[in-house]
Amino acid sequence: MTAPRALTIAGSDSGGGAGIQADLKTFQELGVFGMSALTAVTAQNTLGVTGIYELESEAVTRQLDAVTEDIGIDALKTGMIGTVAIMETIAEKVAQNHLGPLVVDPVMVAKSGHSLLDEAARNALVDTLIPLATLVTPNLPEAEFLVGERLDTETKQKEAACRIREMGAAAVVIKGGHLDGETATDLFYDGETFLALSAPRTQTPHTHGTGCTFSAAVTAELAKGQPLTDAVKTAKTFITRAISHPLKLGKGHGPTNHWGYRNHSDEIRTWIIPSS
Ligand SMILES: Nc1ncnc2c1ncn2[C@@H]1O[C@H](COP(=O)(O)OP(=O)(O)O)[C@@H](O)[C@H]1O
Ligand SMILES: Cc1ncc(COP(=O)(O)O)c(N)n1
Repeated sequence: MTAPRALTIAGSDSGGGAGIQADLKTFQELGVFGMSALTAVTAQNTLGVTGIYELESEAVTRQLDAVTEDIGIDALKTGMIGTVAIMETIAEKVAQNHLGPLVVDPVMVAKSGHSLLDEAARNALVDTLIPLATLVTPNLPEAEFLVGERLDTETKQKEAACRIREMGAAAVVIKGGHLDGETATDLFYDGETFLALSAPRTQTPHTHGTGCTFSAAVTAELAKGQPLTDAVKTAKTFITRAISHPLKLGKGHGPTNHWGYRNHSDEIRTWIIPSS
């Protein structure tokens, strides 16, 4: 028996809701063998981040070499990458070993408001990882940072999706979790089709790790060989069910429920948005 293999390159969240922990739980739920390369250790819970300990880039190199040389990778994702040195190391290894498909989640700030990478690393994303990405998955504030302007209309979001593709990513999803309203709608663009992915918005504080879980679910589906649009739709269904049936753990922004996908049947809606 064999299994699709997925790798997450991200930070550890001691609280188990985001980062490497969220990614590995998602891989497991979607039937994919999960591997990890740690970039940083965070002391974190549902209330906030109390410590960040970056690894040496050499430690990341060794983890990537260990996994690549022996087990092999069918798809991979990046999450929190706190320093330019680690970002450059990952970009070099991905390019050198032709690793992919690659999902880049440009993690910048935790739900609790704590910054997870320095200013130089935020800027380096555009030169290092985004050009290698099969899919880049910014939330709205991250997309605004990448294009340098407010994205308060659908037209501006569509223009931003085009500009992020021009940075070298094959496709982009701008996630709408940070907006208000009845629905949580994400905008996908692959250079040909604008697709809206929409689900009822759950009124809950328990959204810690939603972005990590979404990008991990896309990665798992890509590892199985699913086409990108199918992978994104499954990921949206996965995160919708994980949010709408929360575990209610901790006193702050609690984690999502990774068992939600198999135990519930919430469906999402998708439609193609005209290009002009
Ligand atoms: N309250 C919510 N109800 C339903 N879906 C949500 C909610 N909050 C976020 N989502 C969805 O979760 C996914 C992650 O989005 P988001 O929270 O914006 O990412 P991030 O964790 O990177 O900030 C997206 O598909 C988004 O639409
Ligand atoms: C190690 C790590 N990686 C990523 C996130 C972002 O997740 P969120 O924005 O939901 O707090 C986080 N809080 N911690």
